[in-house]
Amino acid sequence: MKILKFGGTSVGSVESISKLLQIVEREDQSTGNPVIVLSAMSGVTNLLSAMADKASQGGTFQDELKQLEERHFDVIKELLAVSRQNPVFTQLRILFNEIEDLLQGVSMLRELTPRTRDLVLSYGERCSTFMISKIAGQEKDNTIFVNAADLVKTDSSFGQAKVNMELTEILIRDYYEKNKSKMLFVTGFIASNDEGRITTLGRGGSDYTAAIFGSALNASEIEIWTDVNGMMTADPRMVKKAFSLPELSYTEAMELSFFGAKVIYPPTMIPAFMKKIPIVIRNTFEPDFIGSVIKHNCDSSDLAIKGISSINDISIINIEGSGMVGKAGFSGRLFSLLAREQINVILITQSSSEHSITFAIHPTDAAKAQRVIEHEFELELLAKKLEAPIFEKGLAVLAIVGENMKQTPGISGKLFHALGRNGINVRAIAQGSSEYNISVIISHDDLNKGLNAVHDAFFVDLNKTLNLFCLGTGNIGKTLFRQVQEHRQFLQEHNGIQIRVVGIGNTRKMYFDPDGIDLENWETTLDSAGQTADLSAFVEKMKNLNLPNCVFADNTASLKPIEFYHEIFSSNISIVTCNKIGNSSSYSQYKLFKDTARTHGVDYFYETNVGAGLPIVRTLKDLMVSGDRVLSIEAILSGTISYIFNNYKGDVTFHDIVKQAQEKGYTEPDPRDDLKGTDFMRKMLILARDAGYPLEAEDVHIESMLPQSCIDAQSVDEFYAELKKEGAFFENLKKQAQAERKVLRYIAKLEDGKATINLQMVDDTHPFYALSGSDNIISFTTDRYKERPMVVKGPGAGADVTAAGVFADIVNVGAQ
Ligand SMILES: NC(=O)C1=CN([C@@H]2O[C@H](COP(=O)(O)OP(=O)(O)OC[C@H]3O[C@@H](n4cnc5c(N)ncnc54)[C@H](O)[C@@H]3O)[C@@H](O)[C@H]2O)C=CC1
Ligand SMILES: N[C@@H](CC=O)C(=O)O
Repeated sequence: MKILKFGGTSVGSVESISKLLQIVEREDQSTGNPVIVLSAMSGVTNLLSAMADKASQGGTFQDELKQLEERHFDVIKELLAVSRQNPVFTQLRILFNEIEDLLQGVSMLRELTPRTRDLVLSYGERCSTFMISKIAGQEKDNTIFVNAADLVKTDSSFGQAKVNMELTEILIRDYYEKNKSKMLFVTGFIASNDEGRITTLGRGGSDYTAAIFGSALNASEIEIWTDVNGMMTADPRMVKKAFSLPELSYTEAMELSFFGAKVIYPPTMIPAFMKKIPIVIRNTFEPDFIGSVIKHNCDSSDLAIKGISSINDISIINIEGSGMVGKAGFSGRLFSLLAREQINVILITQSSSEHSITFAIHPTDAAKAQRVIEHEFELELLAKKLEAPIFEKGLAVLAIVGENMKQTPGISGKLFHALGRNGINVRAIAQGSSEYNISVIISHDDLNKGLNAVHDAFFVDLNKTLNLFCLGTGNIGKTLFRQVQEHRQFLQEHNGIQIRVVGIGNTRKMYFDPDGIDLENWETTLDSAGQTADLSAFVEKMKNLNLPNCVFADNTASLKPIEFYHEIFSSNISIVTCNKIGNSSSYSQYKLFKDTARTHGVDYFYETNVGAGLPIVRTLKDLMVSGDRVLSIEAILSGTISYIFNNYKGDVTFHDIVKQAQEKGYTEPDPRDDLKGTDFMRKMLILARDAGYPLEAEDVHIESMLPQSCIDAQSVDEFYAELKKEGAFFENLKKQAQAERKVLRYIAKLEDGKATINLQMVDDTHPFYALSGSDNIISFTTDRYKERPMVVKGPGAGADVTAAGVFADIVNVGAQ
């Protein structure tokens, strides 16, 4: 036999009661005659409590009472045959009249004792259960309404009465024996003391009633029907990827419930736990979903943790001082004091030096706690044996829970890595030696981010979400969006990474959506819904959203975003950039970026700064970290110039070939940056710095191949006009090379800490002779690659290869 308990939402409306009746019927057909325990209709207990409070202050409550009556009557009118309605209306009216009389009394006396409050609240369950038993009774003739107050016996601690299990179990068993053929509809939450006065079982009381009946009747299972799909890995309102756990142990369920998961109230599990009766959490609104089984042994799960729970508003108190060291009984005194004052302590942590104790309490208790502690330890405070207690508010507890954590190394490392990488400061830590739970105290503002980051870190079968903010929607930016969109599914399936573009900006507009911008329509969205661009507001928004696993991608060619890099790293956001300006300005700035990223545990990836998508920066990094030493670098690193010289043949003019390079997306926004050698210089500077040479821009000797008139042009259009005029200059260069059976190459060399870039004519014996398209080539001579240098060669410019390089850098952030 099973106990089926339905919570407030499951009895809260015509629709949910209809579902409840179907569930009961299905159970009756399959395993036979369940015992049904019901809560009050959703919101009714709170409303009754508020009405009682109002009455005790002389306020009116009649409107609310009327509402309450109508809510019940509406259900009856909908679900009960007309011929059966009158007796039920009559009985309910009697109950509502009793409530009214009671509240009148409270109002007259201006007094609301805990005993009276319990009596008032009891009507919620009595009305709902009576009504539903009658509705169910029209289909079957064996339903019976049971007022649990007649069977569940407690002490007189009104509001949270303590059950006399022995007597209660005898009474329940006796009653059940006498009514075995009946289907029992039992009021949850309410009980009575030995004088027969109504008491209540406190928060989660109806679950408790179900467990008490389950235990007394040795039920095969206790089903808790609610409005969620069982116990979830985290609060689904905060963690969208939270999922239901198929099974968990009593301990895990208790730990998860204690820290926030309101699905079941921990003490209610004790009777079930004692008799090893499984508790199944199921969803009335999705009755076919299997839900979560809470049971004794659940060894089958290989999840390292079962869930992450949280309490989102707590205060902590830190007490420290030499007076505590080696002083037996100090904590006893402190915590007995708090217990006496009814201050609930959520979590305690003490340093092994015994010099300090930190504990967490509800913020509403903070002022009282301060007062009583200062009073109790007045002498120690005066003698400076204790420092004045320090109170902090605006904090939250985040706890990971799971029995598999036990003796599994690396769990706390993973937790702290996920928090640290996202810049979440841990204020205090607590772990019991049982190893079922590791709790950390963090800022309340970081809770959402922390929950999502930790959830991503532990539930690796789910895709890790990277929240991407993209600046620049030109050639590279828009190609990146297309690639991300095209490869979204592949990335999820093969790399377990979900890239969510949450912010897009350019020089005109910016737009944010923390749920992810639809990349099919990003352009329309940005144009129609975007705000006017403002870079500092962009960065501020990025920080304020406080999302986990954030990446900022700079796909501009502008100096302005660089000014924010330091602030972005300091906000624990990784940066991926194809913009070379940041790394090629002063050496001190280059170093600052690297150091800041390292200090904050975030990534700074800029593979596309050199050779677009070619693996040059990463290759050099691997050489350096493995202890190699770069002796020299020889390279062609301008895709634009490479393309020009590889295609400047026949009748085509130099002007036209530059235009072609621009149309193909090889040039910088201003092609002079390529032709003057500035872009190439930036790349060499970055490589030299990565190779350990702290060069500045002026240390790179560049031989420009542009006539001065082109350099001096006021705009890109004017530059092209000048380039046309200078056609003969380039034609001569070409002819001279052809005459010598050579090709033109713009080559850089880094040697002995000096870098030069110049135009050369090379014959077919030179390794850089045979290039095509926008090829880049780089040859590293190092301690290990001395006889034959290491060479990387391939297309070194273009939107596709560059965006792919940016894409790979972003995915690499996700791989951490
Ligand atoms: N084209 C290529 O083959 C390669 C390009 N790169 C780099 O990629 C970057 C982007 O190049 P393209 O996409 O071709 O440039 P683009 O001119 O087509 O696009 C630049 C984008 O940045 C935006 N932008 C510029 N300044 C901004 C600011 N202050 N705030 C917000 N947005 C701003 C513009 O509105 C535009 O959307 C450049 O730094 C370039 O050096 C790197 C490797 C290869
Ligand atoms: N304009 C650049 C593009 C890559 O950085 C080039 O031509 O190499």
